[in-house]
Order: sequence, then C-alpha cells, then structure tokens
Amino acid sequence: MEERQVTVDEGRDVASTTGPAAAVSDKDPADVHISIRGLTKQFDVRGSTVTALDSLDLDIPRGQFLVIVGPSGCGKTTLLRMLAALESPTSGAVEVRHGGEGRPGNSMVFQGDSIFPWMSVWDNAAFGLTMRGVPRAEIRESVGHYLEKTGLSAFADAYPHQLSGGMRQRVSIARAFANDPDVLLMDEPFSALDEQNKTLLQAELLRIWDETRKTVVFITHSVDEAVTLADRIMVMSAQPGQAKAFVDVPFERPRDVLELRHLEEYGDIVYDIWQHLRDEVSRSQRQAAAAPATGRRRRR
Ligand SMILES: Nc1ncnc2c1ncn2[C@@H]1O[C@H](COP(=O)(O)OP(=O)(O)OP(=O)(O)O)[C@@H](O)[C@H]1O
Repeated sequence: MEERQVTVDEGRDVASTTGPAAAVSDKDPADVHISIRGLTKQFDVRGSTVTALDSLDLDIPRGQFLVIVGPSGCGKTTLLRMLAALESPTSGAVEVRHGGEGRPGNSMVFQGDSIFPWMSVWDNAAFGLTMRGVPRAEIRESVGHYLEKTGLSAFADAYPHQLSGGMRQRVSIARAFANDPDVLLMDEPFSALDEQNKTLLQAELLRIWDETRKTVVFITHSVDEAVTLADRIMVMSAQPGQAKAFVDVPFERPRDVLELRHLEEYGDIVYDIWQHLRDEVSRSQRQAAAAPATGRRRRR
C-alpha cells in the first residue's frame, strides 16, 4: 500500500495529541484512509500571523462521505488544500493511505468553472486519464460511462461556453470520477448554482458516488446540502479552525434527496448542526468586522 504522509512536527508529540472524541476513529486502523493529527496552518499576512487551522485531529475511514461545514475563514479550503498536498502544514501531520497502484491520489472539484474552456466536454472529462497515459479503450469506456451518468452524452463534442453552469459542473464531476482517484476533494462545488440545479446535482452526485463509494471530503456552507450528502459532518469553529462537533447522518443509502427532506429526523439533524454553528458564525462575523486589516484573502 502506497502512503503519502506530510508531517511537520515542531517538537510536539503527534501521537499523544488529543482532540474531540469523535474525531479520532476507534475502529480498526486499517479502515482509516486519512489520518490527521495536530494539524496547524498559519499564514503571515502583512506582518501578522493568521492561524487558519489549529491542532486538528481527524480520522476519515475509507469510503466515508465526510462533509465539512463552518463559518467563512475557518480554514476549510486550507484543510482541503493540505489534503491535496497543495499546501504544507505549519505543524502536525496528514497521512493519506493510498489504496490503488497507478491511480491518482485525489481529484478536486471546485466552486465555479474548473474545466478548460478550449477543450470539448469529452476531452475535459478524459483529461486526467489522458495525462496518465491510460489506454484509449479504457478512457473511452470510463469517460463514456460518466458522461452518461451525468446526462452529458449528447454534449460530448460541445465546448464549455455552449453549456449552462450546471452542465459545466457536471463535466467537472464526470472528470473527477472518470479519473478514478483514491480520494475526492470537493470545495463548494454547487454553491454557484441555483436551487433547482443544486438539488439535481446533489441527487446525481449521490447516485454516482453510490456506485464507487470513494472517500469524499466535501465542503459546503449549506447545512441542507451537508445533511443530504454526508455520512458524517464535521462542524468547524470560527477562526482559528478546530473541530467543534461531529454529527453522524444515519439515513440509508441510496438516498432520495426529496424524500429525505420530508423526514422528521432530517429536520432534527439540520437543527442540531445549526445549534453548533450559530455561535461560530456570529463569532466569525465579529472577527471580520473587528479586523479588516488582517486581510482575509481568497485564492480562487
Ligand atoms: N495563501 C494565503 N495567504 C494568506 N492567508 C491565507 C491564505 N490562504 C488562506 N488564508 C487565510 O486563512 C484563513 C482560512 O482561509 P480558508 O480559505 O481556508 O477559509 P474557508 O473556511 O475556506 O473560508 P470560506 O468559507 O470563506 O471559503 C483566512 O483568514 C484566509 O484569509
């Protein structure tokens, strides 16, 4: 089994780091796909230090759909970027236990357009596989499959400017799944879409994910979206980002998005998450109002 481990240990005993009880798995360690210990990330912003993440401990079992919610600026994207090894920790460790020879470690799906405007839908969806030199027949099969699953077969030759925003996000999803990564990292992929498209795409994502049961780490600001998609939800505190609470979502799969939202228990879970989130959102707003000079930066 291949392993990617990013560790920056500034004199702390990572193994003895403790965190919220539910963050660290009590299951067989062989089931843990992603293990995070004491993860801290600081940025220097014009002479002052911004602690984006503070001593985060988290185990993500293989095949879990983990959704992260938290107020703006609490370090969600920073965490995802460290999982993708696009950013290195200031201290602490991220260990991703890679499960498949020759497969990419992760694929990312972002908010807004992340597909190449000069490539057709087909070429966009095939991009990761083509770059890895996968045989053409395999590419044809995999891309054909995921374009069909995302309702894009008829648009294989179209270019992004000929598509709606929802269709462009479908291309991103088809590309991510076709690439067959070990882990899927999704950063607010549906936030730019209208409510109807969002609901349709959530249902499609659930259907596609059900076939593969890949480990997913998904960021959203929408509590409804979190409860609809997740096996488990991590609620983060306002900056500096820490795990404030973990909420298990017990609904059976496959899930019907609309039926789910009728259930009494669905409302209870949404309420529970808002209870955890409410103070953090207020705290984050106060921080933003009090410290405009620290210069929160968006990278997208
Ligand atoms: N490259 C960077 N340089 C300086 N500061 C950064 C950088 N990346 C992130 N930050 C800061 O780290 C903090 C966390 O940012 P991050 O984007 O991870 O938050 P977030 O929870 O994803 O926010 P949002 O919900 O608004 O997308 C913010 O204060 C941000 O300004």
